[in-house]
Amino acid sequence: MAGLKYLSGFGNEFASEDPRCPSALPEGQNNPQVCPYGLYAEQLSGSAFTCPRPTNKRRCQIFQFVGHQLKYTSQHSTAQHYEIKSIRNTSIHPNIILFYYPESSTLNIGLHTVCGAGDSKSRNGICIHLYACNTSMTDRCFQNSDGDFLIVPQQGKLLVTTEFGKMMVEPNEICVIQQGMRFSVDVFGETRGYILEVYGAHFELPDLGPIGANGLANPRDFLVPVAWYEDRTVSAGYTVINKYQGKMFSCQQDFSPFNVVAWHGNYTPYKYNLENFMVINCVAYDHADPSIFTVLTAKSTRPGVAIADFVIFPPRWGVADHTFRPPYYHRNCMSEFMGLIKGHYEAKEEGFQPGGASLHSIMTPHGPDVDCFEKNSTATLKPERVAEGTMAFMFESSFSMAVTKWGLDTCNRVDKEYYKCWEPLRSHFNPKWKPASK
Ligand SMILES: O=C(O)Cc1cc(O)ccc1O
Repeated sequence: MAGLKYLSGFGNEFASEDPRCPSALPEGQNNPQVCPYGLYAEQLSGSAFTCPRPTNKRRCQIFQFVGHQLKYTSQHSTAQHYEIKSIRNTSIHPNIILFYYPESSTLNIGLHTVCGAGDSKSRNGICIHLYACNTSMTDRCFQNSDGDFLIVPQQGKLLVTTEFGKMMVEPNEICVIQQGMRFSVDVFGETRGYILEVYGAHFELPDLGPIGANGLANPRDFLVPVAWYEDRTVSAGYTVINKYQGKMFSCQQDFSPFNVVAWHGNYTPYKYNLENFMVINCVAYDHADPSIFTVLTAKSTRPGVAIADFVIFPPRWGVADHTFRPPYYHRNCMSEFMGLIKGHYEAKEEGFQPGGASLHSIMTPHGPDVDCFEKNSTATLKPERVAEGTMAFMFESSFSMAVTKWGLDTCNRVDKEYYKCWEPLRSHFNPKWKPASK
């Protein structure tokens, strides 16, 4: 079309403003507390935060309003019903969902798969499960042949007996039981939590790059059980449950499998107390990407792209000057599954309860609710404690996840109105805005 202007170049760092709004790009900053012309800032992440620079395509755009077109309905009746091989009855849905745990009182051991992608057969993928139980596993153990379990207790402690020894894991701690390790769990009342399962990779500490040798989750804070055995005959039968290609199998033996007297090697279960996380964050201006809070990562074969990251939002100081400090508005090339162990998540003080979860699917816009936006756009910026008494976390995955029938319907805990928390966001666009004279 004649008269249209262009920026030329391939893959450059470009910047552009509509000539009707000069200086619409905030000077030297991505997340100002208030954007020029009353605009909203949204980050569109086109690559994983942690990709090496040559493949890291991040773009920060300024919008007149946040495009939360959230109530997607399927447009094609012929749309294929996607099925993850290891999870039956899944459906595709780009909507954000927010849901709460099932009541656990009547469940013995309840492991419910919520979402996932990929499959255990080709050794590439993830699954996210919720558990709710009130009864210990007596004369029964579990072995996951498919992948590693990262377990995040939210209520009630778990006494995890493994072939390597015992671990007590309380809320605000996590444990990892790696592929093939037999374990049994004792609980002490109502107990629930989240599980991230990864196929084909084990969890690692993230690379520290310029952070240096220390920081984030320090290796010495990971605790591995010590050898412990029981010499116990179980004539009534001890059941070993084996999850293999997403299905449960069981076999009987007449002795406890926890008969390992000594072991050595570097393939073990372990636990970690989230309180030990050495938090690094912005001390000048802007909002650092949440990858700065990565505790563990299961790497894919693409550099910097995780099958899944385990990220936490721990108590810390917020000190950034002239900055909109809460999480920015975001469309991400990764899936974001969030959970809350305790407290209140800063971007959503209401509605997101401990034990709840949200799934922000790939490229579905999300961000602070209207209260959070208004409050933090006008707040006097002093150093302040953020997330005191709170521990939210995120399973961030490069996989585009499908939600199970249980997650979408059966659990009956989905908040179908969740998208409405952004409805009151109003345009504050003021075309007459002028930069403050210096
Ligand atoms: O709150 C969220 O959904 C997660 C999140 C946190 C953050 O600090 C920046 C972006 C983002 O999506």
